Amino acid sequence: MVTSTAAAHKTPQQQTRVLIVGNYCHDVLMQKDTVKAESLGGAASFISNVVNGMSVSCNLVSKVGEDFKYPVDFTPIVIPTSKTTVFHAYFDLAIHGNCHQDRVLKRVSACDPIRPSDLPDARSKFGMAVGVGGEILPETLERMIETCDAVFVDIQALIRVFDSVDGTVKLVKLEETEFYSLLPRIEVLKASSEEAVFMDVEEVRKWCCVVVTNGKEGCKVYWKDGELGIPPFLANQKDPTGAGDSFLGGFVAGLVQGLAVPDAALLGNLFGSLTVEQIGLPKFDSRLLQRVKDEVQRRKMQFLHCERSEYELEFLKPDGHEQFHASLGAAKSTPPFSIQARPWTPSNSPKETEQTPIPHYTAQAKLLANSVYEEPIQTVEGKP
Ligand SMILES: Nc1ncnc2c1ncn2[C@@H]1O[C@H](COP(=O)(O)OP(=O)(O)O)[C@@H](O)[C@H]1O
Ligand SMILES: O=P([O-])([O-])O[C@@H]1[C@@H](O)[C@H](O)[C@@H](O)[C@H](O)[C@@H]1O
Repeated sequence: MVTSTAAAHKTPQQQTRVLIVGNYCHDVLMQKDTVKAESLGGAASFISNVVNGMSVSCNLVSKVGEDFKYPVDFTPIVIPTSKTTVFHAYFDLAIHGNCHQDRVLKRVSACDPIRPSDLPDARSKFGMAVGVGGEILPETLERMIETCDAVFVDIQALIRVFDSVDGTVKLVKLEETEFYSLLPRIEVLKASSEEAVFMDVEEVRKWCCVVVTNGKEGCKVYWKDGELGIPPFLANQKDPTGAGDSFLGGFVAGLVQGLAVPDAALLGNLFGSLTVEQIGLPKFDSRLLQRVKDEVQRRKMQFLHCERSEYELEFLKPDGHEQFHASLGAAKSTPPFSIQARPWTPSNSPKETEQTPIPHYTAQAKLLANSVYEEPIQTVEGKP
């Protein structure tokens, strides 16, 4: 756990605020063996997109091959002898209620692992171990623990294994991995509800905070002495890819700026909900981001009087949490940011809408269809 002494080596000004570690990848979204969209992927890309969007300084360590084809904010390490990690996501499986098995992932190529020597020597305040294709090694996580004041881990970096024939992603029990003994030294472990069944939450929460995300239901935070459900935001889901990553980006961006855990988790839910509304890596409207930043500032001002160490997580729900949820929800749904709230009028009839680019779409995703799901786009989904 982070204590004020753990941060003793450098002043906050000398530290990188957030160090993101995980490979960029190429994502190919498939349906019925047809390519529906291609996009920049990898948890690192979704997380840096959110953290940058929230104007939090960060650094990123990632490896790619010479075939890497997207422009990115942080130059990756190019490995001439290796190919960029590629995932094919198959959306042929139906969504089964809360089971949340909405895709089958195949890793069709894998770039080199990230080794301790690839990490910067300088200390960071928050380290994020967010591999997708098995690139985080136990010794890499250990090095992050040594050089970061607090380490946040996505369980997908720890429990994924890959079929030796076709690369299908399978999950193994956390306790069977070499990472298990490191859990008491990390701050937060994030898992989706699908992944959470591969750990004993009751055991792990004794060592670190556990956050379980649950799609349109929002998320739940577990710590040693308590647990709390955090409500979601309405979303018109088109592609679930990256929701968990963006959640983690928003959560950490909130914590870095001094929010209590429940409020930071709301920020995570907000960015998760914004991400599912777009295909591939989302592009956030700058006016929406400004409103969200303003709400975060306002929230911080309410707690200026609280005596709290910069390095302690505050788990209890602060007064005004529901109001903060409402304010973020209002920021999200205020036109022109919302694409779900647009009423049908003759001027945006389906035919014309098809020809009108929706402003959120990213230049880094090549779209071959309107939605990953071949369902009509619904106006209200994910109602809490
Ligand atoms: N359909 C949705 N409606 C609203 N919010 C969503 C939706 N899907 C995901 N989210 C938000 O994104 C977060 C992460 O999504 P989830 O699907 O649980 O993760 P993963 O992408 O890892 O499977 C959720 O906790 C929620 O806040
Ligand atoms: O959807 P999500 O679980 O948050 O995260 C996704 C990973 O599971 C996937 O391996 C990767 O290819 C995507 O780009 C994205 O990072």
